[in-house]
Parts: sequence; C-alpha cells; structure tokens
Amino acid sequence: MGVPVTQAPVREVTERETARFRAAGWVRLSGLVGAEFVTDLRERALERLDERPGGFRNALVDRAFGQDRDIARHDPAFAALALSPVLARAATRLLTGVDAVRLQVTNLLVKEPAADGGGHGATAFHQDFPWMPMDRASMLTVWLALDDVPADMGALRFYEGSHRYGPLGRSFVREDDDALSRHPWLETLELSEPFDLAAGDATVHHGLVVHGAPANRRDRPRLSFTATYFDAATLYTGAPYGQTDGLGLTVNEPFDHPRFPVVPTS
Ligand SMILES: O=C(O)CCC(=O)C(=O)O
Ligand SMILES: [Fe+2]
Repeated sequence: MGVPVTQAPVREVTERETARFRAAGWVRLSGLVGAEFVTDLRERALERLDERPGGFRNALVDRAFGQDRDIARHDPAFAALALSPVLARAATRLLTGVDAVRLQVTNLLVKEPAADGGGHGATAFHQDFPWMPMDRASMLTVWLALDDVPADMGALRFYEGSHRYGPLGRSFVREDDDALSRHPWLETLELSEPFDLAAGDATVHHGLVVHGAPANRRDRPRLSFTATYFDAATLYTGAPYGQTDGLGLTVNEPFDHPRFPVVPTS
C-alpha cells in the first residue's frame, strides 16, 4: 500500500482464449493479474468497504451485490489496472472488428454472505448491454477475483453462445424480469459449469452474453473488480442513462468525453 503505482502486471490474452470468447461469449483468464498487485488491490478494496458500512440496498440489483462504481477514478492502483495497455489490447482483440476501446465504467463488487441477515442473494441472469445508450453492442467486462472465489461463493455462470441472440431486454427493472423468466428457451443452451477462481483469475464476458451468479454460501464477502470496455467508434444514442445524462454528449457522435477515455494499447 502507498507505493506509487505505475504499471499493472497483466498478461496477454492468447489466440485460443480469443477464439473461445468469440464462440462462447465469455472466457476464463487464469492468472490474468500478478499476485502481489492483486493483494494490494484487495487491501485497498477492504479499506474502501470499511469506509462505507451498510452499503446500498435500494434498487433490485442491490439485492445481488454492492457496488463502488468508478473506483478507478478514486484509486490509482485500480486506475492503473483499468488503463493497462495490455488489458486494452486484450479487449480490442477479443471484440470482433474493433480497433480501439474506451473504458465505460469500473466497479468494486461485493457479494456479502447470504447467511448474514442482510446478505446478498443470487445475481439474476441478465445481459449488460440493454441498458447502454450505444448504437452497437461491442462491449465486454473483465471480472477479476480480488480474493479466492470458490464456486459456492458466487463466481459467474454464463449461457454459452447467448451473445449471438441480440439484446433480450433489460433486467433489474421489475420483479421477475431476469433473462431466464423472460426467455425460457435460453435453457436449451449450455450453462457453464460452476468453477473456482483464485485471486488474480478473471472471466471476461460480452455485453450480450446472459450471465448470473449464485448467492455467496461462504462466510466472507466475495470481492471482485470489474472494468467494462466498448468499441471506441460507438456512437451515443441519447437514450436516458444515469451515467451519461447531463455530460453533454452529442447524439450520433462518439463518446468523446474524459469519462470514457480511449485506452492506449501500447
Ligand atoms: O458479480 C456479479 O454477481 C454480477 C456482475 C455482473 O453482472 C457484471 O459484472 O456484469
Ligand atoms: Fe452483468
């Protein structure tokens, strides 16, 4: 802690992993970020969480996990990771036909043990993209385990290839609007097996892949960091969205704003 953060130790994504992501809509990246760096991130995360007792429990999504949105804007280590050229290169490579990416949002996620009275439940199956005021769906999220996340602590699960079916509607808007309730046919697709993640392992999911997570059945919080990237050429549609409203973005123009930096790949 307190050491100046220059570069985050991130490994390159392989061709095999790229092929797997494109076919399935998600991929597991074991050992994506160096162990010492992840330990530092975890300590920083725990400090931030200590400063925010109680968390947030208002919207439907808050029943599934707590969020510290835009953590990279407040913490240099998380910023170094989110703005890592290696990570930007990975995102650019994974998304088909994309030359450069912008950072959309970073987030510290905490899923409290379900057994605690006020703990979190399962993360309902959903897509991320249907919320976005974007004219294309070239978007992905890197979900990094900040601590070991055994399967029964709530690592994500994915409907294989579900990103090929386009936007299937928003979830977390009303009761029972999870993707499976709205689209029971999704169950004809394979659901990824539950797996254990070690600290520093990540999964990456496409903005259109249907994903969710079970409740945390362990006795300590599940800690993860997410960074979401999208095609830098994406145009703003003007659809109402908390993050973009009032920023002065222009409809049918790129997201040319410091909140959505194009991340250099070298
Ligand atoms: O961590 C979770 O349980 C869900 C996270 C998620 O849906 C996302 O990062 O897109
Ligand atoms: Fe999601």
